Amino acid sequence: MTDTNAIVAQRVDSGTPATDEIRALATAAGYTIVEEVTQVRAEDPGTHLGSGKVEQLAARVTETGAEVVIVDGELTPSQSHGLQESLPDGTRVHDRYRLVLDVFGDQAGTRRAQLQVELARLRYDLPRMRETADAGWFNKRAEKGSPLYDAEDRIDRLETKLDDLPDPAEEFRKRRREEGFDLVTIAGYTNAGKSTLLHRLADELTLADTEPDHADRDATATIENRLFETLETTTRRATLDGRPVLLTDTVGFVADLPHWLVESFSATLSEAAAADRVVLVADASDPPDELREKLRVSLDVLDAQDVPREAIVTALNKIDLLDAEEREERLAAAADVAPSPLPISVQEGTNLDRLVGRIEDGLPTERTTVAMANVDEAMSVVSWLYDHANVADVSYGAAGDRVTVAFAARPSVVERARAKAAAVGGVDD
Ligand SMILES: Nc1nc2c(ncn2[C@@H]2O[C@H](COP(=O)(O)OP(=O)(O)OP(=O)(O)O)[C@@H](O)[C@H]2O)c(=O)[nH]1
Ligand SMILES: [Mg+2]
Repeated sequence: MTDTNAIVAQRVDSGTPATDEIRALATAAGYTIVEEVTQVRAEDPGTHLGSGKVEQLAARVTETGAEVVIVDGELTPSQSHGLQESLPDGTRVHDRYRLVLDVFGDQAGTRRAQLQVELARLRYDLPRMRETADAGWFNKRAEKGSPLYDAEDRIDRLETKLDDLPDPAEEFRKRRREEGFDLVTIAGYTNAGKSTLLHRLADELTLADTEPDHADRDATATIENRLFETLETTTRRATLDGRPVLLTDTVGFVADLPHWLVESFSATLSEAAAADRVVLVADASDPPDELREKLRVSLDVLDAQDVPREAIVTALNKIDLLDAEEREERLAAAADVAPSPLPISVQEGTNLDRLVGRIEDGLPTERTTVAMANVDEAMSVVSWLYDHANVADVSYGAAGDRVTVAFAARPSVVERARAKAAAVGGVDD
C-alpha cells in the first residue's frame, strides 16, 4: 500500500458529480484524498477537464502538496500527457483504470495474480509510453534496451509465462471433474455478492470441505477494501439438493473495465467457460440503467468466453434493500437483457431454493435403469442410489428374483451404479 496524498478530479457531462465510488477505489489503493475537484461540462479533448478547471486543479496541487491527481474516467494517452504538462512538475496523473490496476496489484496474493497484474499494467502503459516518447526515442523503439522495446518484450514473455504456469486450483478442478463433479461458477460485477453466495451455499456442506480456504480475505477488512475483495478464484464443495457440486467464486468485473484488462484476467473467466452452469449475480440495488448496463457487459464477457446463454442463471441480489415497486422496476430493467432474472437476497435467504433449483435444472442428467439379482447386497446398492441419485421407481419383477431401479443422475453416478449392480450379480434389463 502506498501512503500518498491525492486529489480526486471528476467531470460529468451533465447532472451532479458523485465521487463516492472513485474515493472508495482510491482509498482501497492506499491514497489519502486531500481534495476533490469536480466539473459539469463537455469533455475537453486535450486535457479532459476544461482549461479553467485545470488551472484551478494545478493551484490546489501546489497548495495541498498532493503528489497524484486521480481522474475519474478514462484518459486517452494524449489527455494524460496534456494534463500532466499543465500541472506542477512531478505530479503524477492516474485515471480510473490505472487505479483499478493499483488495487489489483496490492491485492494480488499469488504468483499468477501478480503476473496478470504486471501484464495488465504494461498493456495500459504501452500506448502512454508511445505518446510521451520523443520522436528520436520513438524511432529507436525497435532497439533492444529502449523502454518501449523492453515493455513489448516483457509483454510477450509474460504471456508465455502465464500460459505455462501451472494453476493448482485448475488442476484440482480438473481432477474433481474427472471424478464426476458438476462445476458451477459464480460470476458478475464486483460487490454484487458473489462470495457471500458461495459461502451461503457452501455452508450447507454435508461432506468434508477438502480444499483449504486459500483466497478468503481477512474478515476485518475495512469497507473500502471490499471492492475487488476476490482476486483469486476459490472453489468450495457444495451440495445442492443432495447433489454434490463444485462451486467456484470468481474475480468481480468492474464498471467500464476495458477489454484488454478483462483479458488479462482471462484465467478467471475460463472458469466460467468450463462450468456446467454460470450464476451471474448482479446488485439489484444499483439504479436500473446501471443494472442493465452491468448485465449487458457481463453477458458480453461470457459470450466472448463461449459460455452458452442456456448455461447462465441470472440472479438479482440484495432485493432486501428494495421496496416492492423498486423490485419490479429492477426486474423489468434486467429482463431487457437477461432472460428471466431471479430476484434473491443472499443475506436474508430469499429465493435461494429457487436459485438452487434453476442451477440444478441445467446440470447434465441421465435417466436410466439398472437391474440386479435380488440378493441381500442389492439392497445396499438401492440405498446408495437413494443417496446419490433421484430414484423414480424400484420394482421386483414377477418372480421376485430381480430388482430394477429407475433413476436419474449425472453420467458418472450412472456409471458407478452400473459397476455396483454388476458386482452384486447384475442382470440385463
Ligand atoms: N443488503 C444486502 N447486502 C448483501 C447481500 N449479499 C451480499 N451483500 C453485501 O454486499 C457486499 C459485497 O459482497 P461480496 O460477496 O464480497 O461481493 P463480491 O461479488 O464477491 O465482490 P468482489 O469479490 O469484490 O467481486 C458485502 O458487504 C455483502 O455483505 C444481500 O443479499 N443483501
Ligand atoms: Mg468476492
